[in-house]
Amino acid sequence: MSPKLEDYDVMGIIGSGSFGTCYKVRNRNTNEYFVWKAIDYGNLTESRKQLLVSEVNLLSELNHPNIVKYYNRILHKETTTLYIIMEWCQGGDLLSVIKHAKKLGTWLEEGFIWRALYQTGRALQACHTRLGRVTVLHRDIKPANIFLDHRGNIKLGDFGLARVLQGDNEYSQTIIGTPYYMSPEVVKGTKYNRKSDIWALGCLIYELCALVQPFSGSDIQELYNRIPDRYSENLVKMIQLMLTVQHEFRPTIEMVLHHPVVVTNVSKYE
Ligand SMILES: CN(C)CCCNS(=O)(=O)c1cccc(Nc2nc(OCC3CCCCC3)c3[nH]cnc3n2)c1
Repeated sequence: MSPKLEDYDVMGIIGSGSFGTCYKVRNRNTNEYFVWKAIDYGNLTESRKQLLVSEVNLLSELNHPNIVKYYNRILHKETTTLYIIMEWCQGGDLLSVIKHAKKLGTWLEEGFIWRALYQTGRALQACHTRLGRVTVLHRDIKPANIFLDHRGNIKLGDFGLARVLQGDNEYSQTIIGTPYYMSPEVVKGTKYNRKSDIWALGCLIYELCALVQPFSGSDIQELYNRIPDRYSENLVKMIQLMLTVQHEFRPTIEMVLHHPVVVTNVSKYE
């Protein structure tokens, strides 16, 4: 049975992005909280509408404990608005977590960072594992797109820029917008690939340690000096591994998740 707008109370606006506006809503029957991502498709070309449909279908196929759950959609033709109903992540986004730590002058716990590495990695593994006929590259891994549920588990969200790769069509090579963590190969114009997501994962984990972006204009030598000594050599080693400049030598997500250092530390902090 398809949901209707009147089944929900709008509790407030969480924020807005390139897609449109994100609302926190409550289902009137169950009192459960969700988010609506409201997308105005009024000005989209037919091909863009098709792409939107395929992206929403992609979302509905991705079912993983570390990926924000898609529940349903409401097409409101009167206002040419598509409402995507998704799981509400009570813990907010990682960008807010980083900003909060900086504001308090504190560092994030090493255990939290290992869990973030592992759980974000598991979400990427689900995307990179061929889902039927398509392989999904996230393309936009950044703290603002990664959320926490009520238990502090990672939820990879906002596949707004995710591209469905069915073979190498010209579309899949279009980088719309600048990825937050641009890998060396993408900077050189090489096609975005699975290893580019690994680079982005390395940048994310670096930023959780240093509370600053890895390549924010400073010189490469300075890079690892800015990771506080409080973090273990093993964690720094994993970051360096994911930030391997040559993507041919950069580990796959399987290699990261099965690396003995990751396996040991994730179980240590579980
Ligand atoms: C514990 N406190 C410190 C933090 C409280 C924090 N609560 S909060 O203020 O409602 C809050 C804050 C930010 C996120 C969320 N949860 C959330 N946000 C999404 O997208 C945000 C959107 C992404 C694109 C750009 C515009 C914003 C989601 N998408 C699917 N599920 C989602 N869940 C909740």
